[in-house]
Amino acid sequence: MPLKFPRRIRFITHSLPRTTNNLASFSSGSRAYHCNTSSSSPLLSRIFSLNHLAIGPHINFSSRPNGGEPRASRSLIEDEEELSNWVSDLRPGSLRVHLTSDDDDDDVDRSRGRNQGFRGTRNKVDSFRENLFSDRDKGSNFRSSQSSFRGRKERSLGRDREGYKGLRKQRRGDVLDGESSDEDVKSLVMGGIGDLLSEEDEEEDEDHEFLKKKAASAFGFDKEKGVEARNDVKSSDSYLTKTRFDHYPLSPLSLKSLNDAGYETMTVVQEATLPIILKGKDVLAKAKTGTGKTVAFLLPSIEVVVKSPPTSPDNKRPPILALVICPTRELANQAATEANTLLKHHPTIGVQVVIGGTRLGLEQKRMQTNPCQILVATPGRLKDHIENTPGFETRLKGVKVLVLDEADHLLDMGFRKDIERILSAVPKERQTFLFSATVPEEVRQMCLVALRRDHEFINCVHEGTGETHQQVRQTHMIASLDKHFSLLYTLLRAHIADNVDYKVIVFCTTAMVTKLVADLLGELNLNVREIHSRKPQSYRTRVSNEFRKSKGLILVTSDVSARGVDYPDVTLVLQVGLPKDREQYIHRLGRTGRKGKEGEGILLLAPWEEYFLSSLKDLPITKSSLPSTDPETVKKVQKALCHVEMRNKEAAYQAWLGYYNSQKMIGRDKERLVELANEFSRSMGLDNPPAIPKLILGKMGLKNVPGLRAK
Ligand SMILES: Nc1ncnc2c1ncn2[C@@H]1O[C@H](COP(=O)(O)OP(=O)(O)OP(=O)(O)O)[C@@H](O)[C@H]1O
Repeated sequence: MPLKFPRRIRFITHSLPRTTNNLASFSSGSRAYHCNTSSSSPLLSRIFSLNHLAIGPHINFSSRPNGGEPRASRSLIEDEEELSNWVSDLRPGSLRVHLTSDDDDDDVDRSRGRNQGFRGTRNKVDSFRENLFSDRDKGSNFRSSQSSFRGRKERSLGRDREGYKGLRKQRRGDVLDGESSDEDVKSLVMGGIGDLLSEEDEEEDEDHEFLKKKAASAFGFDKEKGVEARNDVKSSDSYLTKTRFDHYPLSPLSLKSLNDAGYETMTVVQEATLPIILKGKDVLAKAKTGTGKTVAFLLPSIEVVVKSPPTSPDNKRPPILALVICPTRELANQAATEANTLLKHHPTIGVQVVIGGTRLGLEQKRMQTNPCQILVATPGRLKDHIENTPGFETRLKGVKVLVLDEADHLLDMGFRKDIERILSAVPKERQTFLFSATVPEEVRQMCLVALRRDHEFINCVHEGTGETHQQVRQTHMIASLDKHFSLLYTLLRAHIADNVDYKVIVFCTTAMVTKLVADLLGELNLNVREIHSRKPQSYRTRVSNEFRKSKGLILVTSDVSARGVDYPDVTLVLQVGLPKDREQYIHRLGRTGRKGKEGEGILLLAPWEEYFLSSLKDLPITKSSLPSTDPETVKKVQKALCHVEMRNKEAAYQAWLGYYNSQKMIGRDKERLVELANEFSRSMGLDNPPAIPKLILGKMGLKNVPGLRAK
């Protein structure tokens, strides 16, 4: 099997490789290749798990342009169907590790002769690849089939790293086939590799010396001499670095604004990305929550605007030079606020926000009367403007910098089509940054369409430290549903008693469950606010601002507050019920422990949700015993539940059912799902589960399931 490596890979980290026992190993015979990626200094594990064969936190990889015909308008959703077909076509065992760059034929080839099975697969990958990705530079920027294949293979080989374990499988399952089990999907995707991985462990020690030498020579560095250490991405738990902003050639007015904001030295992600971005590179950056990603992308974007020639005041459609896309309205507002902080001493540069939930006409007017150079937007509303605001698309033709913030969430939220539309509206000649605390496979795919081929992946999440903060104590509790409300109340009361300046976020599974919990806690006389998608935007913004500034407050919220929202000094994040996935757990938890501060996270699950913990295995989360809830408390909670409006309970029941129905592990057994939903109904104090409109039951695929009441 030919094993080939791209030639232009740069080692940036200082931390490669320290130990040997984590190294990937090759073996002969049918077991082609193995990466054990579990801890601190994996070498090839890094290579294979990062998007571009990343070998350190920061890597540059270029591959030869492919002359294939681009299909600019192809949708990623259709592409996923194609991926599904492609995967279904694969017979287990047909997939073999093959890392190659087309121009690297003379590179490492340890196992020639074992690649026959792969050839056919590779052709499929080639054709899949050609179909999959639209071309940004018309013929010159079309990534090679190998990088696409690498992505899939990395997903498999690197799954122990970056927390891909359970989640990867789950996500693949969602994308590929609603009925497939996770294991089915894994075995399909991994083909022969999966089998090999499990067999390789005992050969690891024997092979790693060989492997290290191979890898060292293949990547052009000598382990004795060490690696080139250009950008030292330090452990992300040291929040600030010693590097001052004035170390870099930033405009004096930006430096003045930074100084006024109290930003003296850079955070880890800022230090790691700024020099690369200032060089004009596209960047994919992964950094833990609350570590200053917003400034990391805004500051260089502002510098691009500063360096652009001023627009004539006569220009009726002045260009938008920097476009920032955020998945939620809260995040967009927050990014614009941060931009204004950084623009304090740039009187000629303006920033505006366009977000859903506000009147399009008002935004149109505002943009017309006071055109800005920096626009922060949510994808849906931006697409609306592209399609409905005269001259807006012309203004977008001036975009020099495009930022996709919380890139994975943009995809999660079903914004693919909108993003595609946006990408087609901005110039191909631009700089693009993708920032996120988690970088799942979907983001890697998006990189292929949105970033230039030679972009750099800057990973500030140090190997072995996990994606969450060490200073945030994480625990989980398992209790039957009927105890959840009392437990929640008990936990909150205990936390309030221990923390005078408490500031708690309670995450619930859906908007209507959020409403129910907020109502209940309000009835229990706790100081509560709620934010979810059913609330008007003006209300959400007001509550968000209030919570940002407050202490002694509990925010009950759905996932609209899970990502990016910067509430300082949150003392506790309490997640009730199953988070949507591992990433969402991490992002929600990331609302506490920001800027290096301490924090606490509690995940409260029912026994049948316990399986979710396997996707958090690599995180420092421990089991906690249940606090005792005295009968008085239970009574009090039950009484409070009686005061919660019936229609809120009905809505919560229906939403609960919908949410868990969409959770593969739970939703696949409909009868069991309904049993659990009815348990939830009883936990709200209802003797009978609320009736649900037949139409909705039909849509949920729950018609005639015993235990449900239809109306
Ligand atoms: N260099 C700096 N020095 C001090 N504070 C900073 C610096 N850069 C950013 N901050 C502050 O750090 C906080 C967290 O920043 P930010 O919200 O950008 O984090 P994030 O990495 O985007 O988090 P998330 O992943 O949750 O979105 C903000 O209050 C921001 O103002």
